[in-house]
Amino acid sequence: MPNQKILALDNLSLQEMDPDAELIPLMTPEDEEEMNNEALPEDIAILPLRNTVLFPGVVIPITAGRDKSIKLINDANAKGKIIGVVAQIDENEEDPSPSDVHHIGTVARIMRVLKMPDGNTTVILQGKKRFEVEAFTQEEPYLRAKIKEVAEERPDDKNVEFKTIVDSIKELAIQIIKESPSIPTEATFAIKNIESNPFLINFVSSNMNLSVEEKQKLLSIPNLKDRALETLRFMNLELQKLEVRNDIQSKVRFDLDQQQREYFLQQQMKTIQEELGGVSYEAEIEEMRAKGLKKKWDDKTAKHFEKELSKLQRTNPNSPDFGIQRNYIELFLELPWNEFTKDNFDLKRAQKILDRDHYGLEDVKKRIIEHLAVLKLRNDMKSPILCLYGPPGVGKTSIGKSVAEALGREYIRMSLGGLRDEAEIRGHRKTYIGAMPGRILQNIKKAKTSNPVFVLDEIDKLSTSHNGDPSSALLEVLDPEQNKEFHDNFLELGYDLSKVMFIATSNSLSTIQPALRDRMEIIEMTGYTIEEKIEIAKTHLLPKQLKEHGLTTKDLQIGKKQLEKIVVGYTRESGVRGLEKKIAQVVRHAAKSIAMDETYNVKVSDADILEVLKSPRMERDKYENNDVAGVVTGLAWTSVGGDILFIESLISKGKGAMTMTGNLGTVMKESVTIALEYIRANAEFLGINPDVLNNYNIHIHVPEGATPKDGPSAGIAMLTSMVSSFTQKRIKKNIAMTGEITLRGKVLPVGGIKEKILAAKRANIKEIILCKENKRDIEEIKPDYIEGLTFHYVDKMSEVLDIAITNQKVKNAKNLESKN
Ligand SMILES: Nc1ncnc2c1ncn2[C@@H]1O[C@H](COP(=O)(O)OP(=O)(O)OP(=O)(O)O)[C@@H](O)[C@H]1O
Repeated sequence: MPNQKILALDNLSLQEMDPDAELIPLMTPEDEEEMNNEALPEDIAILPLRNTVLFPGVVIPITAGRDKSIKLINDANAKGKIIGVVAQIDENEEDPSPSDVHHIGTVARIMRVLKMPDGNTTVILQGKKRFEVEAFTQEEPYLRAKIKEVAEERPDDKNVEFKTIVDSIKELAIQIIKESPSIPTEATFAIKNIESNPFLINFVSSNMNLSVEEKQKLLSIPNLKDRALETLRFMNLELQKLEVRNDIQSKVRFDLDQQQREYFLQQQMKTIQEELGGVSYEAEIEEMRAKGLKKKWDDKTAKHFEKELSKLQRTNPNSPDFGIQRNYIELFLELPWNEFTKDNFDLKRAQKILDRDHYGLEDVKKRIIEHLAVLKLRNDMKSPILCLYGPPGVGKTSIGKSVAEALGREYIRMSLGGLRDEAEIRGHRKTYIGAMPGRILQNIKKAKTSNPVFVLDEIDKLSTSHNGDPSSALLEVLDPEQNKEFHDNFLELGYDLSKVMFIATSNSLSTIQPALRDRMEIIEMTGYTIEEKIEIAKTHLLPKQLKEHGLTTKDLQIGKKQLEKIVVGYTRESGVRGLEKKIAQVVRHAAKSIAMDETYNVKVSDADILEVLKSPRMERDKYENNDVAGVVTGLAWTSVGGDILFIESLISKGKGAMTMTGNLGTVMKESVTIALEYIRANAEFLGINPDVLNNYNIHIHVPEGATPKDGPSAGIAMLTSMVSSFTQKRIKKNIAMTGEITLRGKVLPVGGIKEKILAAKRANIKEIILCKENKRDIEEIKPDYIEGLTFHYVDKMSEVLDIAITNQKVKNAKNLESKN
């Protein structure tokens, strides 16, 4: 490459200088011709060069340090200034002998000799012609040799191939200068200004970044065209090396730049933020980062958090995005991640807690203890989700709470009643304004642990809307296969719900989405008998209410008799929620009296109850009597538990028409039709005068008219009612019935038996007619509940009538014998 030393020459302190000598860095064709015409001396002093090769026409500075070299230069400088220059084979050789130097070299003219301040001598040499040593004639005080000129085979200047090679050399040289950071761009001008082709080749060869060996090889090639080609080859290599080097460097530089750029921008933004709002969020963000480090995240979550935190750092605090992003980060920090409470699997203790909080419910407690036992053994929570199913107020929700206490877990309850939007469960995407996580994650956040007992209340009350189906989102929550990676739209990252113990509660099974129902193990909780309610009131509800009102048993006592009065006279429910409210009313009354220093009875009397709770409400569901034809007690099941209902029928003169009233549903109406058709078909066998069927209209009514009713279970009661009307015979006293009918005269089983039986007992019913297949249900009921009840299990409709219809006519029976 063009040697910088040439360009830096002006800076050298010139101590000794040949005033005639001119600095000719570039050689014109005329100079060249003149140089070619110069004759070479036959015998010449030889200067060995350690690490360079001198080419004809080229000017180079060399430093002479060795005594021999200095002497040679001084002698030559004084005489004809012409010397021979050869390259050393081994540059480390201090005193090279003839065999230590190359035998092809260049005759040179000493242009200047400069004494440098460090004691060395710098000599500016210009190459003239190439020579070959014929024989060394002297070794001391320096080398001398007999030489002969190496003839140069030159192609014609018009030779196209040679011209092309020379052009390429020029082009490449310019390119190399551009790519190389160490060559000043001015060198381009030097190259462009070279007119002589041989000089160009020599100039480039001399300045290229080649080893001495390679340069010597170039110098030794006799044919100029061959030398040009070889030079071009070296140049190509050099250019490629440079390009690769630059490429690598630019990549490295880019990375650095990027980092620096970000740092710079952040600093700038910090300053702008401080100037605008006066608040720097840096400290807050760093605090968040420190909190994040304490979280038990897996790698994926930790990386995600860091990414999102950096995003927050880059967001302008005055933009709405900042708030959203900060909420998002805070959610990550507030949510429990792999933070578990240790389970207490002492099942005896669990049983004690369940017994302490809930009276009765033996089967349910047993089932729950079994469930906990399985959890204890498997320890992976992959047992089915429990669904407690039963009427309101029977303790479904509160049992969940006791389970949490027994296990030593946090307890959370989420009501699903009326939930219609999938986003309530899964949350909204972060991009929505006011977006929040779904309620599942919000509750987990509240629980602060990853394994709470999570009660999903009223799972049967979920509904669908155009905003998606929340049940399908719940499916994912409850499915042990999927809930390891529960997807919340706001969180955007799977959250592990698999360690959460879910307990669902439901009032009805029919409205639970079937796929959801499949994933749960249903535990039925029936209503309570009057005795049980009294016991619950005494042992749980009253003490609880006293405590809540800041009273003790010294302040207020309610005896069993009074409790029964409250249960029977003021509540009509399967559970005890209404009862609890009534007791609360009585307790409140006492609390008020104490607070106002009024006198009151510590032992609540019947009169007190009447005063506080006013008159008992009308007892609708009490069996009345059998004085009237066509009034049958049926048993119904509603979502608030079992109930009795009266089926009434009445005949009046007409043409055999039938009317139905009482807000009956389709299935119920069909039951009436089936019953009537059955009666028509079997009139004689049933002892009914066929004329009566044609000459009387029949009207069926089921009070209360405002309450919609449906279902097939009133079938046998309808039949019995109509037969009683058509025969004017009394129905057996204190009997109730439930069962579906068919046209063939068969009785089919129905559901809700336990609830219905309890309702019947409350209503003072003594005998109950049921389908044979319902016997199983009766056997499952605790004997205490059914004490004093007689069950008649039937197969056929005729059996029902045999049991239920007496031979006695009712009071004021219509005379149906005579034909009208
Ligand atoms: N067997 C029982 N022993 C003691 N207390 C009971 C019992 N059953 C219910 N309770 C009490 O009755 C009240 C109502 O119970 P809870 O709220 O659990 O009813 P629920 O069955 O979940 O009703 P819903 O279906 O309306 O949610 C609670 O205070 C509960 O403690």
